[in-house]
This record gives sequence, C-alpha cells and structure tokens, in this order.
Amino acid sequence: MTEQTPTPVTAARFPEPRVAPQIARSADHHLEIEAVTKDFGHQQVLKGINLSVARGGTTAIVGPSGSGKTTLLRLIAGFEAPGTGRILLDGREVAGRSWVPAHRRSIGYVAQDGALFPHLSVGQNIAFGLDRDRFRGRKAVQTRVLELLEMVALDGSYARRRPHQLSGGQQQRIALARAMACEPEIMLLDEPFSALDAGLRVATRRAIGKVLAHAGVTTILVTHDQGEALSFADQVAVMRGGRLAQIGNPFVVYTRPADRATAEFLGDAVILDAWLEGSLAMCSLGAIPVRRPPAQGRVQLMLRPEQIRIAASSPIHGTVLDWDYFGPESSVRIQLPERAAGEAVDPRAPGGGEVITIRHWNAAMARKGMDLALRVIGEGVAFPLD
Ligand SMILES: Nc1ncnc2c1ncn2[C@@H]1O[C@H](COP(=O)(O)OP(=O)(O)OP(=O)(O)O)[C@@H](O)[C@H]1O
Repeated sequence: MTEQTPTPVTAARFPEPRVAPQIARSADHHLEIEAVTKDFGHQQVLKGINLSVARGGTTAIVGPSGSGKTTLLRLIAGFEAPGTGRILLDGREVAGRSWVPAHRRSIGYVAQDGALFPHLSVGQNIAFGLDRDRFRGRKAVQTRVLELLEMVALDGSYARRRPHQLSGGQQQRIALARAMACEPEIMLLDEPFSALDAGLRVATRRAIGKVLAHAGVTTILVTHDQGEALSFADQVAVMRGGRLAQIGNPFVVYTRPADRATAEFLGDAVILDAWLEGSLAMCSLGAIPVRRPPAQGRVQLMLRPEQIRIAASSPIHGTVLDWDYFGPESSVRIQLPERAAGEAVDPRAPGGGEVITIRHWNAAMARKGMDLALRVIGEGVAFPLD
C-alpha cells in the first residue's frame, strides 16, 4: 500500500532541538573535563577532551574501537593521570595540578565482563564493596547485601550462588550491585552489555538504567553501539581519533550530525551531491530544505533512510535494484534516474544515477525493477565539500 498524497515539507513540522547541538553545558556540573590529553609512548590517545556532565545525568561516550573511550573513562576513575588538562568533580580538581586517588573519588566502575571474583559467592562479591565501618557484623552486612540484590531485581537466594551459576545478564546486575555497594556518586559503565545477546542486552540495559536513575547516580556509559548510546543517554559524546567530534542530546546528534563521519557512524545515511541556494538543496531527490546551511553552492547532503518515503505520486522516481527483508521492515536499494544522454551538466542540478537505500515496512512494495515514486520528509543536513 502506498502512502497518501505528498504533503509539502515545511521546517515547522519538525521539533526544535532540546539542547544546543554544540557542547551541551549544564548549569549543575558534576564532572568537568577540561582540555585533557593522554599519550601512551609516542601515541597520542586523547587530543584535548572537553566534556561537562550534569549531576544525575546519563552520558554515553560512543566511538569506534581504539578511539580512546576506555582511556577517558580510566582517567575519570583515577586509574590513570592525564598528560595535560584537568578533571573536576563538583568543581574540585581531582586530576591536573592536584591529584585525588581513585578510592577517594566516589566513583563506581563496571567493566565489560563484570569482573566478579569467581571464588566468592554472589553475596561475598557484593559485600566486598561495603564500607566495613558502617556495616559492622554479619547481620548488618547480610541485610545490606539483600537490599542491594533487591535493587537489581534479584531475590535473596542468589546471595549463595557462585558467579558461574548466573546468566550473563545476572552477572552484570551483580557487578552493578557490587559497584553500588560503595554508594558512588558517579557510575562508569565500560561496555557492560556487549557480551550479552540482543534480547538480554536490552533488558539488562533497561534494568541497570532504572536502578541508576532511581538512585540519582550520574552515569557515564562507554559503548561502540550507536543504538545503545542513543537509547540509554540524555547526552551523547561521539569520539573519533582521540577527540570528541560532537556532543549533544541523542536526537540532535542523530538528526544533525556535525560531519559525514559522525553521520555514518551513528546510523545509515544517504549522501548525495547537492547544490545549496539559501536553505534549499537541489539534488536527485528534488529540492530539500536544510537547517542552518553551512555553505552555499556545492555541498554533500545527508538524509536518514527513514526520511525517504514511497509516495502515491511524485515527480521523483527510482527503480528497485534489490532488497533485504528484516521482518518488521525491508531495506530497499533504489537506483535514481541517470541524466538524459546529452543533457548539459548544470552545477545547480547535480547528481543523477545514485543508488540509495531506504526502509519500508511492506516487503511487497519492493520488487526488482519496480518503479517507485519517492518523497523526502523533513530536512537534510548539508556538509561543505572538503
Ligand atoms: N596502557 C596502555 N598502554 C599503551 N597503549 C594503550 C594503553 N591503553 C590504551 N592504549 C592504546 O590507546 C588507544 C585507545 O584505546 P582505548 O582502549 O581507550 O580505546 P577504545 O575506544 O576504548 O577502544 P575499544 O572500543 O576497542 O575498547 C589504543 O590504540 C590502545 O592500544
């Protein structure tokens, strides 16, 4: 079934960003990272990181493997010292000219594999993090362990089990309970869900997110999973080659990526040659509105696949090349029309013949060779040519 008659695209149909797309600074800074660098030998791993994290907020640091995410987390925890720059907690310098050791920073850390002690029971693992001055005696420790188990939605019978008798998701919840036993103000999560299979991953992520939000703990999650970063955090920091390429709320970084590499890292992107005049970009998919045009003339235009819809009628057409069926939706590859032979090359009407990928819920819409009318909804993002 096709969609109804195309509606004219207006910028007003799209919501305003919730925060500025630049560095999202909060009034209540819990953690501030200022111009932090880190070298290992001759390798410059962090090249000047600036990041503010609001009290009680959830920040995801996302980026490709080797971009420096774990190194940044280790600097925040106090496991390493920065080369230059400084780190402040509640406005107090903990790294820079001053140094506060890891155990005095009130920071919890959950690693990728949970790193539970295999020779200890679950209860002993959790009790390991307790302040023994406050929880003296077996009874007090036991009561607190049960409270922490309850917090991560596991009943008291788990206290007697060994880590190997738990599922991956349960182990990660115990690792969180152990980290929460120290009553940290900040929780650092270093890819804690990456070893879990897809369904368990989502459930564990939700469970852990809920516990931390309920306790009001400022949380920083490191992940290389874009979807995880976008769904978990209220602030996403995209790291590339030791720098933060963009910081903003999930909606902003996904819909208005700062550059092409960020756009492609955060999800599928359709990139077309375009000619920008005012705030309209002319390309093979017609004239597309662009928010905050960065340049005029030749640009690259980025659209998300879900912005390109199949229409009942439209002056823009394409031919189905092939498709991948994923159940709830299909990914459809479409060839846009070539320029007519002998047609003069007009720089103001660039493109022609590109292959784009869109998504559609109805697999019957996509048959090889089928001619589809297409329309674009929303705004594109223009990147100046290098
Ligand atoms: N202790 C160390 N000594 C030497 N080099 C290191 C050390 N720790 C990290 N590195 C190097 O720093 C770079 C960044 O590593 P880091 O673990 O921070 O990246 P990452 O973004 O977390 O990667 P991944 O997603 O694969 O975990 C890598 O090239 C790594 O080899």
